[in-house]
This record gives sequence, structure tokens and C-alpha cells, in this order.
Amino acid sequence: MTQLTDNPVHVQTILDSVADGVFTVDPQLRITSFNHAAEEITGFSRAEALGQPCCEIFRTNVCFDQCPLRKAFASGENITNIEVDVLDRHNREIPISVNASVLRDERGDVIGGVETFRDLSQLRALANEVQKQFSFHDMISRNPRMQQLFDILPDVANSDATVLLHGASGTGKELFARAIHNLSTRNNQPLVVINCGALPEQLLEAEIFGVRKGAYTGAIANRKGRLALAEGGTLFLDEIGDLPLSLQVKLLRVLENNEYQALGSDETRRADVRFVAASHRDLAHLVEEKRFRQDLYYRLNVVALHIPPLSERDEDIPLLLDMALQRFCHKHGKKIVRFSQPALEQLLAYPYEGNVRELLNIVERAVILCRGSQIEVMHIPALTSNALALKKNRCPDKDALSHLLQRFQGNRQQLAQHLGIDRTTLWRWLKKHQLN
Ligand SMILES: Nc1ncnc2c1ncn2[C@@H]1O[C@H](COP(=O)(O)OP(=O)(O)OP(=O)(O)O)[C@@H](O)[C@H]1O
Repeated sequence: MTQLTDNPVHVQTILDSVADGVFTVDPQLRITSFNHAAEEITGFSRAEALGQPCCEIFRTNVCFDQCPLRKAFASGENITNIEVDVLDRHNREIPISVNASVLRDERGDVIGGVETFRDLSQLRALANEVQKQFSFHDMISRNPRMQQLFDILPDVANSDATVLLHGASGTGKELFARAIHNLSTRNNQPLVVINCGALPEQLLEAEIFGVRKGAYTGAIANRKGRLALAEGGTLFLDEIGDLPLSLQVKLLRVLENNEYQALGSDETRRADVRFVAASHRDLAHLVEEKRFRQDLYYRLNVVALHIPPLSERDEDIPLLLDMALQRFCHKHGKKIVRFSQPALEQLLAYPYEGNVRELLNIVERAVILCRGSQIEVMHIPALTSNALALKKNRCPDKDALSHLLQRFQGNRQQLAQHLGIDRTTLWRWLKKHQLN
């Protein structure tokens, strides 16, 4: 009995009825069949394609080093769902997903290969649309609590009121501060950032309020503080909970009547500045412990916004992973199109105690390590118990920390990077053990 597939016309009709592009090649990779969808996606006609080397017609970014058909020939295994870009007849890049398999005769000898591919343009466009829909001033989130914050931010920004941002490290407090500044009428004046936890008291005072020549040994000239640099604009006081009590009094005075004095000077200056402060610590708790002035707390707490940690917004992780992949591929000039399924599962299950910052670090590292077109499990750091302890933001003991400090020859930036923590956290740890 003759089989349906014995008749080449039937075979072509069957192939043409498939929505995916399909072409076959001989062992020398010359095209032996080309279906209708392949014509549609590539823009080349069947007549043009037949007999040509497949890399002349089906021009992808992996033809020369990662050709799926060659891989299938070499391994004898099917290659599935590789995402690549193909150039159509008019040199437009089209994202596609490719499968490749070897074709054998009855004796098992290789007689060619078949490649099928699906146009992902619409899917990609949809994904971009989703990203846009959930984006707000460089931030992305589909979490209802975050969306509420995005919603009220324009009004908050317009009010010129002091804002207190509360959220764990890496949740995006600085991005919120920037959005508030950019949405406010002060947006044509500077936004100046100062981290209140990163400097010892005297230097911090000089940094915020400015310093008069001779106020202390290192003060060799008059210098403007960040408050003066932010004139007309916004001053973002990060880690306000770390502000020493003496400076809290000074700051309160600026908040109450816009007046301050530079370090070592008795000349009173006026400031026209909007304040946004942030803390990863609960300021009310610090007030109870008498480490933060209650009057300053009330002054700062006019509009308080709480940014939820990433662990309370799982729905954001896939969005952030996609955004991070795009961002770091662009930065490092790579063409990685996705995460493999096992890698994605691992990334979705990750604890991200360092919040969005940690997620970004993990993806950037993976992008740097990855040579192929998708991120694999091996590109993602495994969670060791040591890493887990550090992730919980627990401070290591004094010996361990001092040993690490020596290993990095006192370079705090490198040490913080090594530990996967920000410099402020490291500074707190060093302070705790009196290592600074
Ligand atoms: N929702 C978000 N969408 C996109 N990127 C984000 C988002 N939230 C945070 N990021 C990114 O994560 C990183 C950390 O954010 P940011 O510095 O604003 O956090 P933070 O809360 O101020 O941290 P810290 O308390 O340690 O100073 C930045 O690179 C920021 O761009």
C-alpha cells in the first residue's frame, strides 16, 4: 500500500498547512524543501531557497558558531527551542524559536536534517507591552502595593512635603526618591544624594552642611555642603537612621525654619530644599530606643511610603528578570535571549534577601558568564550555607571580618562586592566590631 508521505505533492501540502516555518536540508546543508510559512517569515520564495546553502537563506546570528542543524548532526540529538534572530529578505531581524532534528534512512544513515521555527515577534511585542504597562520612572512592578505607590507618587511629588521612604536595602528607595524629584516642580534643579551611614560624624556634618576653612585639621578650604548643592532642588538623605544625634538637631532646624550653619562657621544660611529621607530601619523603634529624636521623626514622617521587600512581591520576579536580562545584554553586548527552564525555576525560587539589587547582580553575573544564547543553571550561583548566612544580613564574627578585610587589603568596595552587600551594611558591620 502506498503511504501518504510517499507522494511529494502530499508532503508539500502537509508542510504548507503548518503555521511554523519548516525546511529540510541534505547532509551538505543545502535546502531540499521550504514550506509556505518559511517563505512568509523569511521573505524568500521556495524557488529561491531550494538548492541554496541554508545559511544563505536562513540567516541567523548563530549560523557560524552555534548552528542548530550542525549540533543535531554532531550529537544525533534533537535541538529544541533555541531562540535566535533571523534576518529576513529585507534584512529585518525577526526573533524566532528553532528546533532541529536529523533525518535518517531505514538503515539509520543520516540523509539530512529538518529545522522548524516559530515567529516570536508578536510574543516579544506583547512582553514589551507588559513591561511598559508596569513601568513607572525606571521602576517596574505589577504588585498591587507598588502600583498604589506609583499611583500616588505624582501627588506626593507635587506637594513639596518631606517624604520618608521605608524599605529594606535594595528595594528601590533611591529610585523612588528620583521619581519624586523628577515629578516635582524642582526637577530642573539638582537632586543631591547623601548616605548618612557612610561617613563618620564630623565628615558627615561637613558633607551635609559644608565646612569653613580650618574647622578641623583636614579642612583646608571653605567647602559647600550637599545642602547648598541641592539649593532649589531635592536632598535625598539615605539611611537617615544612621544620622548621629548631634546632626539630627541641626537637620531639624533646617526642616523647621530652613536655617543652618556650616561646620566651623557661625554665619546662618538659608536653604530652599525639598527633603526625601530613607531608612531600612524602623525609625519609630529607634525613637523608642532614644537613638532617634522624636521631633525629627515627626518632621520627616509627613508622608511615609513603605516599599515592600521582593519576598512579598513574587509576581515581580519574572518581570525584573526579563528587564535585567535585556539591560545587561545591552550593557555587555551579548545576545542572550532567555533563561533555560531549570535556570528560570531556580531564579524564581531564590530568596533575594538583597532584594532587587541582588537580583540584578545575579543576572549580570550570569550574562557575563554565559557564552550561548540562554542562561543555564551553571551560570547562577548556588546557595552555600555561608552565602545563606550572609544573605540573612547577619554580621560575621570579628575575626572572620578582620581576616576578610586583610584579604582585600582594606578595600571596602571590593569586600562589599565579594560579600554581596552594600557598602553601608559593610560599614555598619565594621563599626560594630570597631574595625573602622
Ligand atoms: N522596581 C524596580 N524596577 C527596576 N529596578 C529596580 C527596582 N527597584 C530597584 N531597582 C534597582 O535595584 C537597585 C537597588 O535600588 P536602590 O538603590 O534604589 O535601592 P535602595 O532601597 O535605595 O537600596 P539601599 O537601601 O541599599 O540604598 C538599583 O540598581 C535600582 O535601579
